[in-house]
Amino acid sequence: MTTALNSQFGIKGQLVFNVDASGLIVAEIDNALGRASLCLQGAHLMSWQPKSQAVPVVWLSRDTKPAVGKSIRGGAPVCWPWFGAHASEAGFPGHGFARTVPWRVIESGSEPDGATRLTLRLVPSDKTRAQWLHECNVDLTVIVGETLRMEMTTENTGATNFVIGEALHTYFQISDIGAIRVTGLEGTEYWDKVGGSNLRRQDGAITFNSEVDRVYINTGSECVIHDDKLARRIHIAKSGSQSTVVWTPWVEKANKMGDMGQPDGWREMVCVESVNAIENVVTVAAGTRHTMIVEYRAESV
Ligand SMILES: O=P(O)(O)OC[C@H]1O[C@@H](O)[C@H](O)[C@@H](O)[C@@H]1O
Repeated sequence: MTTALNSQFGIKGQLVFNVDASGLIVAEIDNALGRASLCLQGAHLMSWQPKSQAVPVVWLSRDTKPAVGKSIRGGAPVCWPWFGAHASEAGFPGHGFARTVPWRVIESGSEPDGATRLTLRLVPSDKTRAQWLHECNVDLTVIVGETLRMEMTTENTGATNFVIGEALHTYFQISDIGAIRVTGLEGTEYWDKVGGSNLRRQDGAITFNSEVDRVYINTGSECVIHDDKLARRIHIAKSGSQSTVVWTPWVEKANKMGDMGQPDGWREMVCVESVNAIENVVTVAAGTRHTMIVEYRAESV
């Protein structure tokens, strides 16, 4: 199953494709700068740890059970072509279908600094066409090194414009949700999804002592997760993304979800998602492309 993939796209000493216990294909990247794994289903980055860090930067739930057609809990789910609930079709999956369908490898290579590059393309099927009629290519390039860079491009190959919502819904590994703070969104507006949907303004850094589920709008600048207990800061830089979602389920919701890692895995993660949603959805005109880029960097302090 992986022989052809490995001979065409494998890179000796850097990139190998394996089949996991659930039958899904996972790209394992390990180079002089960092380590990562990426499931071909959903183009789902599952882990990333730069060699300079003793603790992973991307969080993966210890209770997630990868399965065909099911989203993985943790890592960096790709939400596309809508974010959250579909605007009109209640039966369509939350956060779109991209994270649960097959993607195929179209390119791999080494960067001059020793980082490893891998590009996947979403595979259209009857299932995707039933939810999305537009002709397009959706590509995700992941560059794994001392930093992690992800580039998601939507190319409209059809004759009519379309509108997308999207996210790189990354879960970051932290010491404890009660001990961190997130900066970079001070003074911006957000739709607060907890207790109704209200527009509020962020006052100072974000700290956490209950469920937080917010869509910060018109926010393109860098965010930083300050984690004094792990003595590190995680920098989240981006382009082509105008919304930022900050999410922690907190105890009650985490227990209901059932896949957050018992007993308290939810305390060791926070999502700072690079998004285009609500008023920041993107029109991709016929014959054009739109790219969202994120770059993560861990700084020891
Ligand atoms: O359980 P899912 O579909 O992966 O979503 C997880 C969370 O994703 C966040 O982006 C949403 O803002 C939350 O409302 C949601 O609960």
